Amino acid sequence: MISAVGLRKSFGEFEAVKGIDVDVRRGEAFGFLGPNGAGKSSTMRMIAAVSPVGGGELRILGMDPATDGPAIRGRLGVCPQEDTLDNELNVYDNLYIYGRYFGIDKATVRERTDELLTFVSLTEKAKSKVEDLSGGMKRRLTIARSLINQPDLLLLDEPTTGLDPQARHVLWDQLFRLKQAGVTLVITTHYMDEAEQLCDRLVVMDKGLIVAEGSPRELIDAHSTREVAELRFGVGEHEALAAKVEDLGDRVEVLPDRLLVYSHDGEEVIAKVHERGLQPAAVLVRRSTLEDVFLRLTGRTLVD
Ligand SMILES: Nc1ncnc2c1ncn2[C@@H]1O[C@H](COP(=O)(O)OP(=O)(O)OP(=O)(O)O)[C@@H](O)[C@H]1O
Repeated sequence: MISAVGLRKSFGEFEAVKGIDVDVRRGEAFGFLGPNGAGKSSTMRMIAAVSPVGGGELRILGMDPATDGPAIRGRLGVCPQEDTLDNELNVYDNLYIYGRYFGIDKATVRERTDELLTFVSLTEKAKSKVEDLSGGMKRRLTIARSLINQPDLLLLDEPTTGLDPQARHVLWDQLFRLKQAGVTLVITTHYMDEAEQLCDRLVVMDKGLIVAEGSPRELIDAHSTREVAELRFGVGEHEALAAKVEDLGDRVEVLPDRLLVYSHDGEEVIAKVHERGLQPAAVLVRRSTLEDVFLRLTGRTLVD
């Protein structure tokens, strides 16, 4: 569906994307995970054929965005980071008029609009103004709109940023159903839980480069341990205490508000911490996540 080799993008002197290789297969949910400024949106805009390729090679659905932009855009669905809904129009017309803009005949657009409103559970809001919708409803309407041309490939730039947890889960459920229906999804996100929930495969991006690639499970297995013990001591104590626990696991990370001890058995780490007479204010044992992978690879957290 997408093949990129040595893909680059610069803005003046600044290199936002520094030569990345990406291969997205039909039917998968593929993620670009990385913090703000990693180059995810710049990559996505090149894939959407709305921003010229700065260097390297890019093929979308077998086509070249430099020469086949309109054909590519006609077969993609794009859900941009910012909602670009028309506030002057009601919910129904946002879909209907967008469909007509694609040149789809009236009867077909009406049929698809009804289907999509059902799919995103907005049928009862058909006559409502866009400005009266909640953030989650607006996102769902944006996704519905991006599906009006029945795309094979749907690009979603930070689909759940700014939504509350419940609205995020509703959206994940809908994206999951789209994937089951055979739509290839490409998602950028800085939420590691979103990447873990939705993506079959992903690349971890940082400062314009891909630093790791694989399924969430593969990435965690390759770059982290099974469990993590989180130890919270007093403010400013973590750096000094790291030396006292570093032999308890495979490695220790020092964050401003906690120590992370990586091992196969977090409870055992906690027991030994107490045996040593150390008294953390709070402890937590959890499974490793993609956040740990990112921390391992870059020394920083995903959301600063
Ligand atoms: N049109 C532009 N002109 C100049 N610099 C830009 C432009 N677009 C992006 N950049 C810069 O390129 C870098 C990568 O931005 P990009 O939006 O691709 O990152 P991102 O990973 O998608 O992060 P975000 O989640 O904040 O969008 C950033 O430092 C950004 O400031």
